[in-house]
Amino acid sequence: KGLRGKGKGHQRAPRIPSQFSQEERVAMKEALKGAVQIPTVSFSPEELNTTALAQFGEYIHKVFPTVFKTSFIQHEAVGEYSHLFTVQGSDPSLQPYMLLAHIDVVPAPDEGWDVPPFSGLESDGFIYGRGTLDNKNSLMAILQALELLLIRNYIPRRSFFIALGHDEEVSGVKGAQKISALLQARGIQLAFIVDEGSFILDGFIPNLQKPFAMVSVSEKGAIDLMLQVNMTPGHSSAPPKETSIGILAAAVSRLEQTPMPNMFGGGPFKMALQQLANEFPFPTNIVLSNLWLFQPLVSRLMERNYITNALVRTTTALTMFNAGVKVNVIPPVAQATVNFRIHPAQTVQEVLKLAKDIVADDRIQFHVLNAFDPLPVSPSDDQALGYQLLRQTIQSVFPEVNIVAPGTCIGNTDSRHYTNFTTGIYRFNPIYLQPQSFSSIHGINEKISVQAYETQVKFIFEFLQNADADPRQGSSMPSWGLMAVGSFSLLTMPGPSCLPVDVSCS
Ligand SMILES: CCCCCCCC/C=C\CCCCCCCC(=O)N[C@@H](CCCCN)C(=O)O
Ligand SMILES: [Zn+2]
Ligand SMILES: [Zn+2]
Repeated sequence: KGLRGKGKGHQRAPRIPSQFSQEERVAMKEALKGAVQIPTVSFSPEELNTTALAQFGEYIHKVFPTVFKTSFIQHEAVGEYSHLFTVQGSDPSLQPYMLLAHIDVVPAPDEGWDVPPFSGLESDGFIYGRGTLDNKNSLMAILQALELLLIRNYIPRRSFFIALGHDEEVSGVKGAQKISALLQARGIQLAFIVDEGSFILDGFIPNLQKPFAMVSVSEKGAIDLMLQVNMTPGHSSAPPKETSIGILAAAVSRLEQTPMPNMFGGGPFKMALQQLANEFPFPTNIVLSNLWLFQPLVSRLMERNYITNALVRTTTALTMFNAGVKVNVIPPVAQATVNFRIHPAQTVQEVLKLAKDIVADDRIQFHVLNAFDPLPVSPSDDQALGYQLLRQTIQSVFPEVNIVAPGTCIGNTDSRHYTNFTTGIYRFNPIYLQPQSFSSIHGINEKISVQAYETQVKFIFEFLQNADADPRQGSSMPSWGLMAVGSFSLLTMPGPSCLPVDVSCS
């Protein structure tokens, strides 16, 4: 391992077929089960299961030994429990890219689950457990695909990074943000980033019979807004006309009952619907092909379903309410937290102003706990390398999927910590998702079929090789060679003395 074949950087390596032996297929599903069994739960930014996170680090060493011992792969633990892999490609003229996934999961109490959420049990062809869709599937599939390629003597041409955060579910401050700072210090620039965040969507839009792949090219912003009312406490036998609880409850109810404006047309979703138009039966196909005329109608229709509603506006979710100290005490203080998810066409400041105008009560104090604007829209045109590589790989691995369309991620991902490195950030999981499985993410009975997981490994196995395709050597891909002007050797970057040349750092 590790012979870099000096001077052979521009030779085209034969394509490695994505065929796995029975033994490999069993090993890959068992590896995922083992990952699910480690309860890497993030409860809050301060409360992570560090024992499980440490165990997870040891686990990936054990199940992916080739990744860790390959000379041209550098492994670094960052922020103690996150992991950064630097895979040095043989062609320094190609700009590197980065794959993201996260180790942590949201809590999963046993109640409501058919099997214990950290059992990783297989039943009826599905592996059950917290993290099987969000996001241990991606993490394990990335490392698994790389492991299988390395075993087949794969030497990548284009360098890439794999960044595995350990606190994505609670902020990414200790994981992704630290990896980002490290890459920044090394002067890294990336061709594109691929993270979790969207799927091959099946059954989300009424009348659309066929699934389509949505690659999210943007991500909603967010505000955690705490509203507070202070009142003089007193005896409940002689209450004032209004209490802090009553004032606050009325305020948050106004927020809930007054949706933010419908912004359909101001984000990537409109483009997706236009691309999908011909997949709908008459007359929807005509309506969607003529949004210049029917936009008001379509935007109203989208509001009817809570998932498509989230794509057309900033959403308002009342998530916490705290007040009262005793049954017979007028409460001195009441607090409520509202979680806004900001549409790509709005900003934090605009949403805050709207919220204050809706509440319209000077007795309410507003405290912004956390806020960030929506992420910029990444390119999805013919020249967008990351998008086109995803599209090409989707078409080869899922030939039955006719449409690949750009969309908006309604949740937040670690990718927002990496906006300095590239304009091309894409969120996509190569998995079919139905509304029911969408509800299982952060919900109950999260599961992935063994076949879907194998396909995810296959997808990344193909994707890694597609990223190496050389457009200057007769590929049908667009002129991405233009992006490769200059040299992108990671070997010359400042950093630990053990950067990947001949020995592994791990
Ligand atoms: C056009 C058809 C309808 C589209 C339907 C969209 C279907 C939704 C598909 C995927 C959404 C899944 C989102 C997965 C990523 C979310 C990850 C996550 O939970 N992130 C947390 C981060 C919290 C950070 C601390 N504040 C979150 O967003 O809450
Ligand atoms: Zn996730
Ligand atoms: Zn999540």
